[in-house]
Amino acid sequence: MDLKEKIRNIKDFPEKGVIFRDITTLIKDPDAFEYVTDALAKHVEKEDIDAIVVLDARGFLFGAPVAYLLKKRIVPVRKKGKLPAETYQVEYQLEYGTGQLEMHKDAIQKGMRVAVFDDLLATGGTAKAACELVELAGAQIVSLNFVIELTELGGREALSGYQVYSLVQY
Ligand SMILES: O=P(O)(O)OC[C@H]1O[C@H](OP(=O)(O)OP(=O)(O)O)[C@H](O)[C@@H]1O
Ligand SMILES: Nc1ncnc2[nH]cnc12
Repeated sequence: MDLKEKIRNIKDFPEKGVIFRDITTLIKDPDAFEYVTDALAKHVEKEDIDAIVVLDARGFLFGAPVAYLLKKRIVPVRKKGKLPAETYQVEYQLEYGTGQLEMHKDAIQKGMRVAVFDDLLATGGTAKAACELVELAGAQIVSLNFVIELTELGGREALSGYQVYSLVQY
């Protein structure tokens, strides 16, 4: 399937100079959503993972159905102030802005093998912060999985040492 046909491109959103890769047009097409979910699940099913970490907010859309298909523990990494129990916290940078990500301290245990899911890899700041959170819990990152990779923004290089997988590249 040509996923680029399903992803909408919006110029100058949320600020001038950014081409926003909009996955809402992909997920409203059930065949495209099934294709993407199955392709991501196929990639991680052979990895012997214990948990699937999903990144706030668009990562939830893709990681959750994979966790369901593979019957794995699902762990949300959320933006600051959203998780109610004790959390690990990490500062991070975005293509447009900065922030803080959190994960519940009891979400994953030492020694677990983790696959991370998000919709899109840009600079890698978000994924790197998620890796730090998982590692603070003493768990191991097995793979980082994305629907979209913006290759010119250097995310893959920023995440060197980790296995990075994406379905479509711009
Ligand atoms: O590789 P990076 O430069 O870190 O950028 C990628 C991140 O940016 C977007 O999330 P955003 O923070 O816009 O949040 P959203 O999913 O809540 O829309 C996207 O969903 C990734 O999580
Ligand atoms: N260009 C982009 N399109 C959609 N989401 C993004 N997150 C960071 N950069 C993005």
